[in-house]
Amino acid sequence: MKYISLLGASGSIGKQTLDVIDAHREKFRLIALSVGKNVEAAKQAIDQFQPELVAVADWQAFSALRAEYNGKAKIVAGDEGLIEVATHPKADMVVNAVVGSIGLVPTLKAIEAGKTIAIANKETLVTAGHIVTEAANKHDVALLPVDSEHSAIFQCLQGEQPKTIEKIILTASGGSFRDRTREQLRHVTVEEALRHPNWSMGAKITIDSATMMNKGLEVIEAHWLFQLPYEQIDVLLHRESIVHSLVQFHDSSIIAQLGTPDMRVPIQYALTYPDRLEVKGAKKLHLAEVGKLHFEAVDFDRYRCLQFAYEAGKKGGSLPTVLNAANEEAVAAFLSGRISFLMIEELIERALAQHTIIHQPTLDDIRAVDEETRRYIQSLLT
Ligand SMILES: NC(=O)C1=CN([C@@H]2O[C@H](COP(=O)(O)OP(=O)(O)OC[C@H]3O[C@@H](n4cnc5c(N)ncnc54)[C@H](OP(=O)(O)O)[C@@H]3O)[C@@H](O)[C@H]2O)C=CC1
Ligand SMILES: CC(=O)[C@@H](O)[C@H](O)COP(=O)(O)O
Ligand SMILES: [Mn+2]
Repeated sequence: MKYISLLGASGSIGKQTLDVIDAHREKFRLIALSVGKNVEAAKQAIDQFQPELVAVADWQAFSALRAEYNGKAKIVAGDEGLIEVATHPKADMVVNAVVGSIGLVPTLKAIEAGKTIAIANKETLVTAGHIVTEAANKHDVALLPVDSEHSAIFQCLQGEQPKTIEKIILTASGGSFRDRTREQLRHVTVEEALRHPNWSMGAKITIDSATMMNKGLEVIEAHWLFQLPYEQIDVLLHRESIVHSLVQFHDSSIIAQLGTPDMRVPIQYALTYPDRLEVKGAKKLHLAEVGKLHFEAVDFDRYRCLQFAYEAGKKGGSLPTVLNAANEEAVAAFLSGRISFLMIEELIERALAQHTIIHQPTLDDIRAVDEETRRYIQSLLT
């Protein structure tokens, strides 16, 4: 039996992780979970899985849950609560499915406690990839990818020697506005941006897909997970999201992982690795029915956020922290109707330009840069 702590149980990845756990109760036991402020989701998960520990980040939501559910589980609050879930003594594995760099410290604490990490929370790797991977090496802890592209690459690399990799190729759907010109992006709405063509996901990542920052974050995530230089990481437009990513080897062979878009597949692979189990209800891919798959080179002028991410990744140091924090603030401002879609990339560009890079930043440096960048973006909004 594998004991699991789940950070972000009320989100898109969190709920699908609960589905995976529920479908294989003989293999998994949910021992602890966290939510941000979604009390209803917490109550449902407590009733369904009887976890020992539940963390609620928001204090008002914490009080509401405790008033009703005290005694059914130990209920804790705030950032400390998130860490308590990440380090639950009985947990073998921590699934990190929170959104944003809030996931960084709990991930580090879980690594220090020797937990295997299944990581969906890409912002943690973008903002402090060197610290997270160094800690994982030091504590001999596996970082198992959940993000679909990274899971695909991880699957393609099973049994392969890292030195034989020519490059990895991340596929990108192009997001909600892939068929619009830059001119047409001027007046797009939040509602339109939230309509991803292939995936149903949380709001932040759906906007990131539309700006292509999602792929930029994924390039940096891949750099850390697979320890490859940026020159060996490519992005390829693929509108169907069926080829989840590819690896090209020195002998010119390419290995790809394919499947219908269903996040339960990579989530479950991280939970069962190196085994594979049936994903109950998953739609099987029939290529004869699909008929054609499309691939196209990325236009970096059209998708400027992807360019910013490559530049920030290559320059390194504290610049990816700036990229991530500026993006989180800008996307939140867009989602709340404060700025237009194209302002997202403008704000990020300004934040990157004004920053003096700190090389090999410590955790304290990262915290400080993250906070400064958020303040800087807010100052541009007032
Ligand atoms: N959705 C997807 O298909 C994919 C997502 N990812 C990555 O996985 C991560 C999660 O994405 P997704 O599930 O879509 O996001 P959602 O927005 O659906 O869920 C986010 C989760 O994080 C919690 N949360 C938000 N803010 C805080 C906070 N301050 N403190 C503690 N918890 C908080 C939310 O709680 P609450 O709702 O209760 O407030 C919720 O449980 C992201 O990093 C994303 O990039 C990667 C690949 C695919
Ligand atoms: C499901 C998943 O992993 C997302 O990150 C998805 O890849 C988003 O798709 P695009 O960023 O390619 O639009
Ligand atoms: Mn992805």
